[in-house]
Amino acid sequence: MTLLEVDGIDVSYGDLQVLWDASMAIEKSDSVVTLVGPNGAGKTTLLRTLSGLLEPSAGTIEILGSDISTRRAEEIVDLGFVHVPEERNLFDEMTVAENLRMGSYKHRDEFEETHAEVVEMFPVLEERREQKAGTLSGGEQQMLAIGRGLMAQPNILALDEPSGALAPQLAERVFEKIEEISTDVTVLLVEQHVDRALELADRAYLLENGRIAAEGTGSELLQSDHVVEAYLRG
Ligand SMILES: Nc1ncnc2c1ncn2[C@@H]1O[C@H](COP(=O)(O)OP(=O)(O)OP(=O)(O)O)[C@@H](O)[C@H]1O
Repeated sequence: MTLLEVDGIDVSYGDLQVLWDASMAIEKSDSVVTLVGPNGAGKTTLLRTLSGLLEPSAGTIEILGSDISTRRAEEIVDLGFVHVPEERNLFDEMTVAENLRMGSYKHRDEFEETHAEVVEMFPVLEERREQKAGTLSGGEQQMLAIGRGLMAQPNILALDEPSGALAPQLAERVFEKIEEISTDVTVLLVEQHVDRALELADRAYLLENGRIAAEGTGSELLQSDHVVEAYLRG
């Protein structure tokens, strides 16, 4: 079953076109789909478009067979696409527990069950449940942002640079958690750590200058001369 299908989208900010004829697909059988590429390639723009925050000027996007190119962000969450942005967007003045509750606003009746699963995966969120989100460490905030995303019971959890700004050891813990999450939920992972992200990926896309420059399995891209030359050497 195809969870997400993007076909030939163009996306612009005013007169500045950022994505050109971009296509990608995510199947239910995929655990991790990775989107890599250099700074400014358009990765975040693609995620924002999938989330309904930007509208493509050409092409189509379908989630579970339903065209979402003109849908509102809220409707896209209802279809199961949940985006954890790079800036995390936590409610800093609210506690960890309150932030998690906000994540489950559509599924209140299943709150207890989902909450139990999320804190089992991230025990620190239970230990810190009464602490204000703004006072957590960077790594803890990232766990909370991911945990809050999971509270919405996604089919696809899109994570934008989850290891960004974290020390290497913490970044590695985040990758381990992503691997764990991906046994239940398909993860769309945007990452600067190209080697680690491709290792995790069933399917991967390389975005360069707003165009899909390569696609394949994670191991195919890891072995591609172009990827090795441009992103993995040195
Ligand atoms: N709100 C905006 N208005 C105008 N231009 C924008 C806006 N947001 C992003 N851009 C431009 O769009 C291009 C793609 O940016 P985007 O953030 O999607 O890239 P990225 O691949 O996610 O980069 P990074 O890895 O640095 O986060 C860049 O040239 C950027 O300057």
